[in-house]
Amino acid sequence: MVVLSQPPTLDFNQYSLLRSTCKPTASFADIPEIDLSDPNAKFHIVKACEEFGFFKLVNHGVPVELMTKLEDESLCFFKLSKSEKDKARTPHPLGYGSNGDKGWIEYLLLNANPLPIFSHDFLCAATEYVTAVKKLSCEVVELIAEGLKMERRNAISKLLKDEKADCCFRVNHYPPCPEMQGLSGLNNMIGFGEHTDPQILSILRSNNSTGLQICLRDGAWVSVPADAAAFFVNVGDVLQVMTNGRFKSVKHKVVVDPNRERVSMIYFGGPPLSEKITPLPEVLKDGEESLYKEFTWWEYKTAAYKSKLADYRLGAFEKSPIC
Ligand SMILES: C=C1C[C@]23C[C@@]1(O)CC[C@H]2[C@@]12CC[C@H](O)[C@@](C)(C(=O)O1)[C@H]2[C@@H]3C(=O)O
Ligand SMILES: O=C(O)CCC(=O)C(=O)O
Ligand SMILES: [Fe+2]
Repeated sequence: MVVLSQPPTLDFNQYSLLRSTCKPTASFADIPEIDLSDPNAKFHIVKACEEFGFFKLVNHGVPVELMTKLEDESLCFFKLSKSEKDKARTPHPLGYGSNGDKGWIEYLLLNANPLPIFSHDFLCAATEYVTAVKKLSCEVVELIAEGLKMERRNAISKLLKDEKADCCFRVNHYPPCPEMQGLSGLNNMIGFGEHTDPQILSILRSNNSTGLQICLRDGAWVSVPADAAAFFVNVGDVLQVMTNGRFKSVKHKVVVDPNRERVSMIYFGGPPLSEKITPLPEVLKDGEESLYKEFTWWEYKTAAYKSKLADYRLGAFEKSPIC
C-alpha cells in the first residue's frame, strides 16, 4: 500500500532562513528562446551563452509525454511515506535527500550513466527521458562547437558521449508548504539556494510552476517564466573554463510559491573524471592564455563537493593575474 507522507515541518531556523533571503523579483520576458529547427540556432545559442549563460529551448523534438510520464512517476515516489522514501537514501550525495541547507526541497539524485535500478516504472520512465535528454545535450554542444566555428564538431560532445562520462540526473520536488501559506505577506520562499552548476551544462524541465531565477550580468535576479513543454539550458563551470570565460556559468536559484507544488528534472552533463579541463584550443585567440590552472574534473568535483552551495567554486582554479 502507498501511504501519503505528512508535509515536511519547519523548525524556527529553517523558517527564518527561508523567509529572510527572498525579495520579490520581476518576471523576465527576455530569456533567449532558441528554436532548434532554426538553421541559425547555433549562433543564437552562442550569443545566449555569452550574454546569459542560459537559454530556453523549443522545438527540441523530445515528446512532452516522456516528460509528464517521468513527472508522474516521480510524484508517486515523493508521495510515499517518509520511511519508504528514506529507503532510497544511499551514501551521500546520491539517492533521496531532503531540506538540509539548500532550501524547501526534497530530491532524488541519480547517477545517469547508467541509471540505478529503482522502481520498475520509475526506471523505465527515467531511462527513456535521460536517453532523450542526453542526446539533446550532445546536439546542443555540437551546435555550440559549430557556432564557435570549431573544426572539431565533437570536441565537447565526445566528453558527454564517453562511456565514463560523469553525468547525473536529479528530480527536485518542492512541496506546498502549509505553514507558510497562512502567513501574511509571504508569497515566496527559498527552494534551492543560489549556486552555479559545476558540470559542462545542465538541461532542466519543470512543471508549470514558476520558481527558477537567474542572475544577470549586472547582478539583478530575474524570474524565468515556466514552460512545461520547453527545456532550459544552463552553462556550467566546466564550459566556462572550456571557453576561457567567454561563456559564463549562470548563477541561479529557486524561489517557490508555498501554495504551488514544483517538480523539476535536471540532467547534468559532465566529462569523465580523469578528463583534464582546459580552454579548447579553437576558442583561444592568438596569444590568448588560459585564465585557469589545469585541473581534472575529478579534482574540480571533489573540491565542489567540499564547498558550500553559494561558493564561487572556480575562484580557486583561476590563475592569479601577473602584475
Ligand atoms: C552544496 C552542494 C550541493 C551540490 C554539491 C555542493 O557541495 C556544491 C554544488 C551542488 C550541486 C549544484 C548542481 C547540482 O544540483 C548538484 C547535484 C551538483 O553537481 O552540484 C549539486 C550538489 C548536490 O546537491 O549534491
Ligand atoms: O529545481 C530547479 O528548478 C533548479 C534546481 C537546480 O538548480 C539544481 O538542481 O541544480
Ligand atoms: Fe542548479
